[in-house]
Amino acid sequence: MMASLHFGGVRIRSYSATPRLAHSPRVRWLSSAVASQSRSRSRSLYAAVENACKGGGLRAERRTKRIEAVVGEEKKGDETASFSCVMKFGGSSVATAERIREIAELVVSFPEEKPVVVLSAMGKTTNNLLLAGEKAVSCGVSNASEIEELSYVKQLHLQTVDELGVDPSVVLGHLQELEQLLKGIAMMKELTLRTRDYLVSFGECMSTRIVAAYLNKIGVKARQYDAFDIGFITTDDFTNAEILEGTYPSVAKRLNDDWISDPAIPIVTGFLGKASKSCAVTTLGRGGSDLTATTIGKALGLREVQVWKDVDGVLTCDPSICSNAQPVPYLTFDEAAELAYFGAQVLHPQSMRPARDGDIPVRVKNSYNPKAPGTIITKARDMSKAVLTSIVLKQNITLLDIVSTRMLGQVGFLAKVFSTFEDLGISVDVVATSEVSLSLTLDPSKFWSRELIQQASSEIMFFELDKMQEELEKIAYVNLLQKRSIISLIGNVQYSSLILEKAFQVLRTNQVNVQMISQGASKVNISLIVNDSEAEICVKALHHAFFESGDLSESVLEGGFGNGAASPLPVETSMM
Ligand SMILES: Nc1ncnc2c1ncn2[C@@H]1O[C@H](COP(=O)(O)OP(=O)(O)O)[C@@H](O)[C@H]1O
Ligand SMILES: N[C@@H](CC(=O)OP(=O)(O)O)C(=O)O
Repeated sequence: MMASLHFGGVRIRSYSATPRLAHSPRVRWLSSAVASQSRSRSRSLYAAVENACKGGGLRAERRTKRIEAVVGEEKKGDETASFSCVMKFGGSSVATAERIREIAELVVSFPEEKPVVVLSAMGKTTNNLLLAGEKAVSCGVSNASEIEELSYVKQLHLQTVDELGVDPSVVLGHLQELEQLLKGIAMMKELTLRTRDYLVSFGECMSTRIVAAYLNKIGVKARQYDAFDIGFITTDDFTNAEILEGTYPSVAKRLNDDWISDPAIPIVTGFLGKASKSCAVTTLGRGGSDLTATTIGKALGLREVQVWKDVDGVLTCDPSICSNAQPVPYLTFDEAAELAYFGAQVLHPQSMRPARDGDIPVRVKNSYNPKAPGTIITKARDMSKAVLTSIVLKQNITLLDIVSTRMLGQVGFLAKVFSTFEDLGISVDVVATSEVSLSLTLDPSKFWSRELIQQASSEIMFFELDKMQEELEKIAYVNLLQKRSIISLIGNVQYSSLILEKAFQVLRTNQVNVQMISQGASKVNISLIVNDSEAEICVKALHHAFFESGDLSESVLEGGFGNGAASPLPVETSMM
């Protein structure tokens, strides 16, 4: 039986192949990839079509006779790679061999796509590498090889290559080097931020090599890339590096040129970069693979960036706090950025910036449930009926009350306070001012990379807070309040009266006093500060009131609750 396929004027004939095989997602995808190539470049893809059919069960000795790809019509002059989208898979999506098989199937099941794939480290590898590094500092060189987390990482990667049937050599070199590195840390008895970044980079370097090898094994031509080798240039701020502008043209050139000379799906390490000054490996902050994905999206001017997670999109609340959290179908870049910045783990805080700059839609999808529509994040959406989009909780923050030692109207007071933060490199989240006093919350992401190592982190944090307090006390009375939470109500601030009325009703019912409120600068966020001990109860109650009770029906909105689009004046920030 003969089946033939047509893609963009290109005919792919599969002599004797069964229609089931000819129409399998893998063969269809490869066929479409052939369609975009000139005759000379179609050869390697043709080989991949062959392999895919082989994987589909055809007998080896007959396969070359059975399948023939005929490029009937070349796309003349089309020398650009024209990738269509980025598909980013997070740690949970590549946690096991089984999950890798599933995402490989996802990659090939969109025949019309020509994706760039971005991957995080497998499962909890990054956490394990960080813990292994911390243990290495004090365990002694002779014990470094026995660190439990190292054994876990080794076993996970070796078992995965074994189960996928790929050559273990794709990770063996990295695993040996990782052990050497831990011995080096043990010998030096110190783990600098620079070494820490190098240490965690092994996670992404290994996951991408495994997935690329597996795709090649099943007949889908793929090429592994370390982001630090293809132009991801960053600042030298280890553990939280920023991507520099030069990254965009370099990455685009490298990926396009490689595709043109030898087409293969790029499999790129998320999270990693190369420091512009020291040339060492950097990381983009925890969860930084989302940022890698949107950076590539902007660099290549793609149609869409897909971030595949383990949830049905961005939800109305962290599902570990509210089990009834629902997917949010549409978000703007501003809403998503605010939500991520104020603590929703689902997206990296900086990841919306390249997407917004390049106007590239970001789709958040569930790799465990690909049929779910997910969340689509774009520049604008219809906000007329949108009240509250999501509730976000950021815990364990520090609240500072700063009162000027000189009474009333001291010129330059705010400037002095903020220059102290600048000098100490501390960033601030929420601010509220009166004439002589200032309340603000400090950004815990500054201490983020240390969160795993509780003991060490609290020591470093207290040291830094002490230094800051000492400086501020030169000009002000300072009251440092710890164990506070920011509850961020992300939504349409045009309905701020409605949101606040409802929120305060809920908080009063739960006998919670809000210690600070801020709204104004952001048009999508109202922040409330409460005690850590009350925060989860508040979030649950707010979620129930806004999303589960059905009270905020459209008829309420039509009753004229909006603050009026004609006068979007910032509501003054106030202390309570
Ligand atoms: N508002 C929210 N919407 C969706 N997920 C959230 C939200 N807040 C917290 N999360 C958590 O974020 C997780 C997904 O983010 P992350 O672990 O970074 O994914 P990945 O590693 O797959 O990229 C979810 O499993 C969920 O527990
Ligand atoms: N592996 C890194 C980077 C990352 O983006 O991971 P994930 O996509 O699993 O959140 C981390 O754990 O921070």
